Amino acid sequence: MLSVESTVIPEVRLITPPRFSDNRGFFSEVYNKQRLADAGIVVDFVQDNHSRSAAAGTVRGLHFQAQPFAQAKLIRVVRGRIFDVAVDIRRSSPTFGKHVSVELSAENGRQLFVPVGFAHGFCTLEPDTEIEYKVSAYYSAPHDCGLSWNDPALDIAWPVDPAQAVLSDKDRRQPCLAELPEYFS
Ligand SMILES: Cc1cn([C@H]2C[C@H](O)[C@@H](COP(=O)(O)OP(=O)(O)O[C@H]3O[C@@H](C)C(=O)[C@@H](O)[C@H]3O)O2)c(=O)[nH]c1=O
Repeated sequence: MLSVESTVIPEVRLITPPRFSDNRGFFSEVYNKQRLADAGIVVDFVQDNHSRSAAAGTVRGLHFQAQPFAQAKLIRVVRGRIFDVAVDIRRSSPTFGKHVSVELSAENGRQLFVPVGFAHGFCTLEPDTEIEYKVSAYYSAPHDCGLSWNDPALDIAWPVDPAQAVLSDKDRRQPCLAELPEYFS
């Protein structure tokens, strides 16, 4: 049975597809549109992304796309482990500025569903970590936006020393929550 659990922010869901193990290894349906719809997740995914991070302690995020290219995301790890984070940036949400963090790994097979209106990011917990994720809108560079990963106001317990974290130049200069325009009401 597909397991779909709510998190501390109910719209962010933790999904664990069943694995069928035998003498060869396992088989798993990692995405089944109908089963997700049965669990209330009705999303038209249009693009699959794959990223590899060489070092443990690599941080990507926090990212989101502005409308009309806002994306829901379904994230999973195919190699290694990540500390995965979704921050609510919907201004009128009772959980605005709050976040969910979970460990996703190739071993635990868990997936995080991140709806539109959230900034997403992760920190790799092992070298050579690869993630694959589905998104519900096409990439649009002009709509690509970010939030500072280590803004103290977010109070995220990142499992990396900020001085050691491997980041893109872009992610070193993202705005903090207080500076963020209202992208999502
Ligand atoms: C995200 C993305 C990037 N790119 C290009 C732009 C750039 O040249 C290169 C690397 O882009 P970035 O540095 O933004 O890659 P990255 O930091 O891995 O961005 C990703 O981070 C995680 C946390 C997310 O949630 C994703 O939605 C996405 O924003 O890839 C695409 O062509 N299509 C895409 O969908």
